[in-house]
Amino acid sequence: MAETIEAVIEARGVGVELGGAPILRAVDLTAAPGDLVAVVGPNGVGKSTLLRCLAGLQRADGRIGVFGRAPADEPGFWRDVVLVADEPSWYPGLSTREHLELMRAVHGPARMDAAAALELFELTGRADLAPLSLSTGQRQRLSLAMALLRPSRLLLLDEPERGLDAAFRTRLADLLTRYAADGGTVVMATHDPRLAEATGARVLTLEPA
Ligand SMILES: Nc1ncnc2c1ncn2[C@@H]1O[C@H](COP(=O)(O)OP(=O)(O)OP(=O)(O)O)[C@@H](O)[C@H]1O
Repeated sequence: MAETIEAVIEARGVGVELGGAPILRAVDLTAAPGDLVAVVGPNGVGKSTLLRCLAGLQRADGRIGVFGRAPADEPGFWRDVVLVADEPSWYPGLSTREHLELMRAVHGPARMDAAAALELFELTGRADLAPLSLSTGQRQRLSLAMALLRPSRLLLLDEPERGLDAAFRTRLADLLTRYAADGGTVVMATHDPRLAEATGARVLTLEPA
């Protein structure tokens, strides 16, 4: 008998109006374990809004299932799902290393320890600095490190390439490819066609509603 593959995301006919204007209209998206999806389109077309819908942060028309449930329907939702969108609020008084240790302490068994994450995201030499003392690209690396350190099954990334140099974009593509190869699912809004290409992501192009 054929193996049944659990849908991670099943979204049908997603529509959103904001301020009386249509933003998304009849958007469909399905994703299975191991899938990478790049959501592309011009500024303002609704890429971030779609990610917010998938995260249960924006109400939408249509049907959205994430792991077979309405997004954010139960407290356990965020055990499986990580959203990296705008820059997070940093904890005053905590260093870069301590932000990673905090993630580990809160989320339990992590994919890697803080030292490994610092190494992987090339922040070892900056570990004792406050995040606000880091450069823009270094802060984005810290956001991604905090996201990838946690155990999860779905990554929702809003322009993860933001602020990253070319070398680190390549590293990011490798990390995301590996995450998917391990059975994780990635949905990322991006303006970098090379990131979509390098990860072999399926492309979902949004058109103005
Ligand atoms: N609260 C709101 N009220 C009215 N319009 C809104 C509201 N929030 C967002 N919008 C509009 O929704 C549209 C979609 O925004 P969104 O951030 O999803 O676009 P995007 O595709 O991610 O853009 P970018 O590539 O610039 O990041 C924009 O035109 C934005 O102005």
